[in-house]
Amino acid sequence: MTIKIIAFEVDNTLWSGILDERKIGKGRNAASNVEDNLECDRALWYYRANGGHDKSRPIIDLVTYDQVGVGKSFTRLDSAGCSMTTRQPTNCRPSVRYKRGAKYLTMRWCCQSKVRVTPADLCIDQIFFDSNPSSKYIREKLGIRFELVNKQSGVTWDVYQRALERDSSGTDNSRYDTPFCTSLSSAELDNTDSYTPDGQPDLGKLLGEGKFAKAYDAAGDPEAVIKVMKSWTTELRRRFLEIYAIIKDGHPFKPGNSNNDQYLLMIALELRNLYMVGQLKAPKPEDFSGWFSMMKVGGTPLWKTPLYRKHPFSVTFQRLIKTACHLTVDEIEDYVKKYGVEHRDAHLANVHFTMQDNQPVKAYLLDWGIAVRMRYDREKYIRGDDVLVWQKSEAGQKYSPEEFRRYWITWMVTTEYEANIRRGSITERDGREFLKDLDWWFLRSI
Ligand SMILES: Nc1ncnc2c1ncn2[C@@H]1O[C@H](COP(=O)(O)OP(=O)(O)OP(=O)(O)O)[C@@H](O)[C@H]1O
Repeated sequence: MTIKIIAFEVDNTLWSGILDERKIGKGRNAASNVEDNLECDRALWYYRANGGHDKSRPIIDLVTYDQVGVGKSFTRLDSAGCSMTTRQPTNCRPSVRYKRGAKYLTMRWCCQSKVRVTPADLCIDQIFFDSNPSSKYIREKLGIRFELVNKQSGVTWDVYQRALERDSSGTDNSRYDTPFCTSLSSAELDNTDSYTPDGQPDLGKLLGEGKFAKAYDAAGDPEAVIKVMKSWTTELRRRFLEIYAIIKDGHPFKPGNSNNDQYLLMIALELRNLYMVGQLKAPKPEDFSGWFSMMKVGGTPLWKTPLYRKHPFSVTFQRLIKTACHLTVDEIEDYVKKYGVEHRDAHLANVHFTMQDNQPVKAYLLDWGIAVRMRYDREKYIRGDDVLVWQKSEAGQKYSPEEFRRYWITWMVTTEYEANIRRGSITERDGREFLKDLDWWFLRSI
């Protein structure tokens, strides 16, 4: 969709501060009547900008079709069509043609007055720049894309270009790249504290980072964690949406050797899985633009608890790990039964625990990037045919509950002891010898 109208609030957005009708009449060029200085779009003639070739020109001169509302109206610049008239100074009402008998939306637009417009009369393909967060609801009411501008910096060339570039691919990107105004529920939209002026989520403390993403606390929401992909670009979106649509519908997607497809499938799986288990907060996967927020999982990582520091062959360490593994399998099973998703990366760094008397009593699974569809038919756990990236998918495998538990306990204990071998806490030989017989680990009782 090509953007046809670019609309700006002026106060604190195009210029700093608020145009004060009672003061603008002062100064060398002021007319004796204050009102004369304010006629229509005069302020925009006084306000000059570099119009190319180092020539300063009135900013309004740079606009092809302008529609300027003063004081109690709104300002629209750079209009390339719609029902706008050219160079016709207006106040609020004539600025949008409206029909008798149509249902009107009444809204406060930029300034104090109520302006009545109909969605039909406004072209949907518009961007509106404003530093006032409360204007964000125009997105909901009119489908107009809203770009919240930082009051301190105003609309810089960068902010302007970035907003327009997001739409230059010819697709309806306007729905996707502005998480602030497009992807969130009304309640989230109201919580403007969580988002920075340019529409990105407001990040809190860095929790950790992997090869592809960084995880942060959400500054405005103690119950959310935000993951920001390190190498996301807008150009990837079209392909991402294709891949997401496939796996969302329950079909496997095979990424082959394409690095891009592998990367996108990894993201798509994480979003789909989080969505399935009800932990995705924003955006809707279809609106993904390089970040997402998810529910913050409670509990403590096991490595932060005192007993974890014991030697890997000590009884206290093994009891701790065994309890943790069984609690984790409980969770994996629970998610399969409730949501039809099997977490397939449940090593102990991806699980938090509630602790009691130094022992874990409840597990919480993190990191749903490696997880596949699975169902339980009351006899067997049956793995779906999702394709995993960089890992065997083992599609169609069936397990009785006992086999399933053994499968996971074996995987977890092996992963944990291999990590201890890598860390040098135990020797390779001792570790391998130890992993030959895991019978004690399968029995839940200590
Ligand atoms: N939903 C969550 N709730 C609480 N903490 C989380 C959540 N997601 C991630 N974290 C924390 O952020 C850290 C980094 O998470 P993330 O999943 O991005 O990285 P990773 O697992 O280290 O790397 P990779 O993405 O390569 O698996 C985790 O170790 C965990 O402590």
